[in-house]
Amino acid sequence: MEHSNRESWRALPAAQQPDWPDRAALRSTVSALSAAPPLVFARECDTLLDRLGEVARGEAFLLQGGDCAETLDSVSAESVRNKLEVLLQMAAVLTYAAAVPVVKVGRLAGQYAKPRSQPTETRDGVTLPSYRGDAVNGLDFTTRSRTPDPARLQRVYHASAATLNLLRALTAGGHADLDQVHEWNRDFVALSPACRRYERLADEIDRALGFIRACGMNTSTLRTTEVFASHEALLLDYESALVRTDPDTGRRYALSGHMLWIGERTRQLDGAHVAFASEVSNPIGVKLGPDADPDDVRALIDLLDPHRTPGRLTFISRMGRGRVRDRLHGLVEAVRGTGADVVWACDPMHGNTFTAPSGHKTRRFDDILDEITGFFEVHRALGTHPGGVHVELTGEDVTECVGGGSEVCSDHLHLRYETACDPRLNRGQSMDLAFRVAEWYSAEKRRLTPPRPEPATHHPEAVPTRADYVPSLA
Ligand SMILES: O=C[C@H](O)[C@H](O)COP(=O)(O)O
Ligand SMILES: C=C(OP(=O)(O)O)C(=O)O
Ligand SMILES: [Mn+2]
Repeated sequence: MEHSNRESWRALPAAQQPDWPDRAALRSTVSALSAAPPLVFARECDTLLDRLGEVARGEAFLLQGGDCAETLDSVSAESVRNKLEVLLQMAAVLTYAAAVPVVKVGRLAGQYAKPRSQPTETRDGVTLPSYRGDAVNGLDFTTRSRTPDPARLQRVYHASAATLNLLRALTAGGHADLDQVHEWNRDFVALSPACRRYERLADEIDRALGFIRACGMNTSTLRTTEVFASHEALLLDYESALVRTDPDTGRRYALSGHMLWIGERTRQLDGAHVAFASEVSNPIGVKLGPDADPDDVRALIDLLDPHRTPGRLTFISRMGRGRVRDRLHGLVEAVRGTGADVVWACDPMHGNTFTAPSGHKTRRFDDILDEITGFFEVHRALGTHPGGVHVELTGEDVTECVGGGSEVCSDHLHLRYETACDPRLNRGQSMDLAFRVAEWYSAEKRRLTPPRPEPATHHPEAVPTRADYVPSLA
């Protein structure tokens, strides 16, 4: 990207920024972060850009997932490992089903800031600022906890560094070994109430791995993998403090994560978030809700991907199951007309949230699946690539979304409702989702494969007789 208007975003309105009471403390935190080492490396962002270019061209599939809101207290070896494992398990199933590489991008190591529908929350007549993520304030409903505190930005930086460090160690150190990941998948299938349904696919993967080994192929490349980090670029003070110029190329990168996205509430064309993203070279995502129109997407492409770099832009559609079939079609058509090679991803979570009678924010597994199905149908009708999925999930057995193979119902929500913001798929529901998407691919393959001609069978009456080739005398 060209950055002639470096930092032009500072003059533009920025939605959803916290009201930091202590501006001097904010300035000192920002200046400390500006001097700190970056969290990721520019070349890694370029690698992800290449991978997303493959997704945009239909040669790979994107799996982006993780918490709605990471919390500082939940950064433990176990929780990071569990999240990584569920992403790897889903990716193994999806790689086999889609028969293309799966690009794995976590919503992690930086997903600490939340846009909110309401600036304040009232409980029992007491009104306090809404929780905006651990980067800003605390979830506890007290004045002290809900007051935005800039010192949290530094804690987020260190927590993200620790998460990335572990992620890199696990992915490079053998924890991503495909045979092992497949064993975890076999365990999931064995224990799943939908065991019979998923067994056939798991057996097919078994045979494929057996074939690779039998051919004596070197499976060492299957022991390590790439997992990238992404988060919503919401807090521009934090993000801009971690922008660095790459000494080799002179290009600027937001080095708080590999990929950043702009949320549905901050994608104003004349707003600071879009301008900020236009000034850095990372792969950029933009959420598109049901009100996005073709002019919006064309303008976003001109602002964020003026050079039409494949994979630079990922449009993350989050329409809701009832509207995806109707709203997405026109947007995909509009993008096609621009010549941009964007990634289309489906976020089936944010358009399907509702409040259960118990007061918990939740989502139904079947609605999530239906939105993904609608997303695939739209792309099938247009002949475009349904590039991937973007989901809120966790590796823990929480009870936040209802449905799925183990049938979490609304009466169970209180049992392990642990999210700080939106309801996540638990480990089993995430795997259910991967297997169900895989089933969609299998059905699609059957649909597209013309039936083979029946093998010739021997019918005595069909055997030509002399009369068939001796011209009739008649
Ligand atoms: O991802 C998060 C939520 O969807 C977003 O913060 C809005 O949530 P709210 O409507 O509870 O504020
Ligand atoms: C806030 C989020 O999504 P959206 O911007 O699509 O509402 C999110 O991804 O957590
Ligand atoms: Mn969310």
